[in-house]
Amino acid sequence: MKQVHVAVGVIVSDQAVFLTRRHADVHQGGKWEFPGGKVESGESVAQALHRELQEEIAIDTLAGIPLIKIEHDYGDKQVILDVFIVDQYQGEPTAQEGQEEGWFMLTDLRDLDFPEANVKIIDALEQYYQ
Ligand SMILES: Nc1nc2c([nH]c(=O)n2[C@@H]2O[C@H](COP(=O)(O)OP(=O)(O)OP(=O)(O)O)[C@@H](O)[C@H]2O)c(=O)[nH]1
Ligand SMILES: [Mg+2]
Repeated sequence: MKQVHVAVGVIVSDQAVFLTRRHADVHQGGKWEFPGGKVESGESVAQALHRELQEEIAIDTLAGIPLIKIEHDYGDKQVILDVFIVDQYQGEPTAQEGQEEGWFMLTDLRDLDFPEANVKIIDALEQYYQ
């Protein structure tokens, strides 16, 4: 079974979170996601977070606050999501790969269609900001 280590950024500004929607033809396609991607070999998680957020949404991450680490088995794929809150960054988040994008209030995240593993991210966010 393939297991992938993923760096995930929760981009927060004024109680709102920036999300992108996964392209229809990829794993967990069509669902909303926190931007991020696979940690490459020889790279730290922090480096992966910085690189992925540059590539996917064109921001420069100034700091990442560790929020939660989640192991999840989708059946066809096992993921380890290393999730960071990113509330200090330069630039304006903009989807670079043609994905749908948007800002959502923290309190509205529960209603969105996310990959299953993300339920725990949303729980952790509620705790962090309560
Ligand atoms: N980025 C991201 N990935 C997530 C989230 N939740 C979740 O289960 N995943 C899973 O974690 C994996 C992340 O891979 P990815 O597709 O973003 O990786 P990547 O950017 O390096 O993609 P690439 O292989 O096209 O370069 C996918 O299997 C995806 O389904 C999330 O909120 N954000
Ligand atoms: Mg990605």
